[in-house]
Amino acid sequence: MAVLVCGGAGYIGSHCVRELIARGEKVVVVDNLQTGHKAAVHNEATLIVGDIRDYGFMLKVLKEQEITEVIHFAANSLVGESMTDPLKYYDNNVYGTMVLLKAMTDAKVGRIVFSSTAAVYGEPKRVPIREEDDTEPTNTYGETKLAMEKMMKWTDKAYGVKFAALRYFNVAGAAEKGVIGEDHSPETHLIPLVLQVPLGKRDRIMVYGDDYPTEDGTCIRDYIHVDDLADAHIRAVEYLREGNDSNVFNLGNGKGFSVNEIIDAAEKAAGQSIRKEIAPRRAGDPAVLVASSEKAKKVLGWEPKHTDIVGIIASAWEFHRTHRNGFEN
Ligand SMILES: NC(=O)c1ccc[n+]([C@@H]2O[C@H](COP(=O)([O-])OP(=O)(O)OC[C@H]3O[C@@H](n4cnc5c(N)ncnc54)[C@H](O)[C@@H]3O)[C@@H](O)[C@H]2O)c1
Ligand SMILES: O=c1ccn([C@@H]2O[C@H](COP(=O)(O)OP(=O)(O)O[C@H]3O[C@H](CO)[C@H](O)[C@H](O)[C@H]3O)[C@@H](O)[C@H]2O)c(=O)[nH]1
Repeated sequence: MAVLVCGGAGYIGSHCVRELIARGEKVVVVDNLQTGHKAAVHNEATLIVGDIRDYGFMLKVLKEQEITEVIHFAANSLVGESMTDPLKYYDNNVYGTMVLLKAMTDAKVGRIVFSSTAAVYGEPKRVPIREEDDTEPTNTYGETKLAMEKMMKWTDKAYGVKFAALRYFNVAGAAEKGVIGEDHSPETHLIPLVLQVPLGKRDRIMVYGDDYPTEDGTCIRDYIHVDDLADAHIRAVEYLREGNDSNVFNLGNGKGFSVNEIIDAAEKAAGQSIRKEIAPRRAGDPAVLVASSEKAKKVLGWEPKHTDIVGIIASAWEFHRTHRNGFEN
């Protein structure tokens, strides 16, 4: 009996794998290593290199490893790329999930927890955003995640595969002592890019727009620590094991920080000043995204432990400082 983590060599998946192992679970990871790293996978987990779009391979893994639940992180997730190469996103995110669900129904694996995103909401009509709010994605990435959620809904109705869709807001930070962390190439996320300045890898951070309708004119986001996210996944697995119905949960800290505030906090975390330059807006960026995670708190008993933004960035800094070239070190 084991939990299968698809995409467990990636940033969020590898943190979830560590947490599962810390709680005594047997863990199998399937990852094609397109963006993941072998070195990020805990040595007590079984890593099987392969693609979720390979039905025969997935069926074999599910049966032979006696999988009881799947946690599904495997996807493409670059918003900009999803607009220029949308079919790549339909292929990996939508078709990949379809193959995975088909293999799960055939192998009689009836529970799945998976990565959705705040990008399913598009431009919010109100903040904090609640799960029942309109879902009108403004990019292909969010659209494919919404399609995955809908596929789960109908698969549950027809075959009884129960799911928990976790809509994360902005994921940040790294495991304690920086043992693993975020290593994307190319990197597009604000916090690791900001930290490249004190690392000496870039001379300034570009601030995408200072004319938004926010107090300082820069975009506001809700940053959630990756270990709090890992905890939420395990709670979601337990929720499904208890026989509960499929459900959708937002996961965020409920507090927004502007791009300028993130740069200020990063200066404190790294103990150095960080040069910035105002650049044009990035297409498709909503001004403010902040989550209401009341449902996850009430239903899953989840409570984020990392609420201090300087602390969250300091944990990321510890990883980057000690892994200047990511997992290549
Ligand atoms: N990072 C964020 O801020 C964020 C926010 C919201 C949602 N998400 C979602 O969370 C999930 C994980 O994000 P991440 O930042 O850890 O990304 P990541 O790229 O670091 O991890 C994804 C992992 O999946 C693997 N993978 C991709 N396609 C695969 C396939 N077809 N078969 C097997 N393995 C495959 C990759 O090699 C990688 O290890 C994604 O689904 C993403 O859309 C991320
Ligand atoms: O060099 C940079 C990089 C980012 N930003 C700004 O910083 C904010 C955060 O940007 P990120 O790229 O770090 O994160 P996003 O909010 O665009 O997107 C993230 O969160 C989304 C949900 O909120 C999706 O899930 C998506 O996958 C995930 O990357 C945005 O206002 C962006 O314009 C900059 O100013 N300069």
